[in-house]
Amino acid sequence: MASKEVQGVNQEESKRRSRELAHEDCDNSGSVTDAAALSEDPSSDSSSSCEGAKEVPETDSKGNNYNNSECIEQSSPRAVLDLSVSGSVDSDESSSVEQATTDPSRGLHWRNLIGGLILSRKKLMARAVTFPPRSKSAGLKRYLGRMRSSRNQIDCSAIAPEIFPGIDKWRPSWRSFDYDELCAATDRFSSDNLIGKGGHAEVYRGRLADGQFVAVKRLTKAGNKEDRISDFLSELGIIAHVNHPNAAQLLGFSVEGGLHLVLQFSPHGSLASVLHGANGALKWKARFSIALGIAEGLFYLHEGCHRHIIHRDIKASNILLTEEYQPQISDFGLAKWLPDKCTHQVVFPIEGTFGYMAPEYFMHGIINEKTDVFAYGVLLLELVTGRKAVDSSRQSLVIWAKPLLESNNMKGLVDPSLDVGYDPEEMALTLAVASMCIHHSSSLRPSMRSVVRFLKGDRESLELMGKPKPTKPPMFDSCDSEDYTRTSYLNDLDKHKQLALEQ
Ligand SMILES: Nc1ncnc2c1ncn2[C@@H]1O[C@H](COP(=O)(O)OP(=O)(O)OP(=O)(O)O)[C@@H](O)[C@H]1O
Repeated sequence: MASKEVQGVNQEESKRRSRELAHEDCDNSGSVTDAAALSEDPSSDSSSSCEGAKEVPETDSKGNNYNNSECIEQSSPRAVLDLSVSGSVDSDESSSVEQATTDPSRGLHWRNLIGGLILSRKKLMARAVTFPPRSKSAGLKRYLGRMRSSRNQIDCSAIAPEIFPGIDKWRPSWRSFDYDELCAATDRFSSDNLIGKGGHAEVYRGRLADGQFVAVKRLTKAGNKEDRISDFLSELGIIAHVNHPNAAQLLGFSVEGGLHLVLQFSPHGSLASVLHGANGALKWKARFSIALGIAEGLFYLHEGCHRHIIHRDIKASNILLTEEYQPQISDFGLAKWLPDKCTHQVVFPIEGTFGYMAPEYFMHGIINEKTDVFAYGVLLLELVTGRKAVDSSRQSLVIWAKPLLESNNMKGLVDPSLDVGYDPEEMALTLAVASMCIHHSSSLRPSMRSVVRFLKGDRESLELMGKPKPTKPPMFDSCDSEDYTRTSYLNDLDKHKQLALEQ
């Protein structure tokens, strides 16, 4: 489950700001710059764009599909599973679900850019983001009832089409687990096997009868049972949908004796424990490869999988490492389906982790795929600097790094434990990409498609994007021209920090 360190950041205030922002958007809907062209691959329309351009199919060795034309507008998994409850489930109230709404009449605010960064003009209008009404035809109980219907082997194919409409022939690679099987695997959930404890779950190492190592994630979130069930089904629905080498792999689930996800075991644990743990510094080569792997995983979530997904809680402790130190994005507890015909959604409550949250999200609850891009930029800074996104004195890495990025001070940024053991070109490229990703204006952040290309050294794509030199982040060239200045951004961050501390 995703961390929910920042909840309900003054919701009334946030709603008011969102309304104001949306009105601003409306006023400016006709004033469109080439921000999208700058921040996106020029050969394609942004997924933030409402124009829904078709793209040329292109699939790489990891199965990343470069063609997003099949994307179907869908509600978030919570909405898909936001069903009225009746019968044996404890309460008759339907589960609470984050509402994602925008006003159809409002346009997206695009800020003007100056200087040589302007490439072309492009008209973009935000489209309505309407989520389907809640289904009254089925309930959480029905899902759980079916899940429980056979103690050992549940027919996953029976429930899957309702969770994943559109997938006709479903052959899940996961299965239901018997509770006794999980008890045997984890030595009755013994504390010796406890390998992780987040805000919402405990994770146990286990070994199945066939010798396979697994991680058993048991939901521990306190509070409303229906919310817990809804969260569980939401996470299950998303993670079962995902199939990529850089995303955690689901092996199954169990709804007996609690709510459990059974995942492939990651022997090195999370990137946070490896990067900030006591086991010595990660070499640059490994860090760069991890950066690329996470980018590929996010690109897949945003554009490659059948239904596109915003993760919403990208952070070092949610990146698992395989035996070969390949990163896998995990914890889909906050993830949402990404509808293809909208530029953004507004969600409440605002949930995430301080230090990784994009300004438009923590101030206004606005999310789109660029929310993940911002968090990815923070992760890049962590990989380069070896510092945590938020240090022990609650100092934000972004605030610390910005002046150094601005003055192009690579030496001041690079983790001292790396010494000179890094490729300066890769480092410069990584810093340049990090700078773009943490841009305060979401429309000026690159897509993950572009990030993958950058990190793979596609210089042509860098140039087409109007990027001057890898060592000179473009964000600061354009910053002063925007109404939302760096100073306001830092002020907002500061305010956000205060709010987070007050929780
Ligand atoms: N498949 C796995 N293999 C090994 N370790 C894992 C695995 N899954 C999770 N962990 C460990 O357990 C920790 C907590 O897992 P997870 O983030 O899924 O729980 P959570 O309660 O949702 O956390 P959060 O506080 O972010 O909401 C991870 O940071 C990681 O160290």
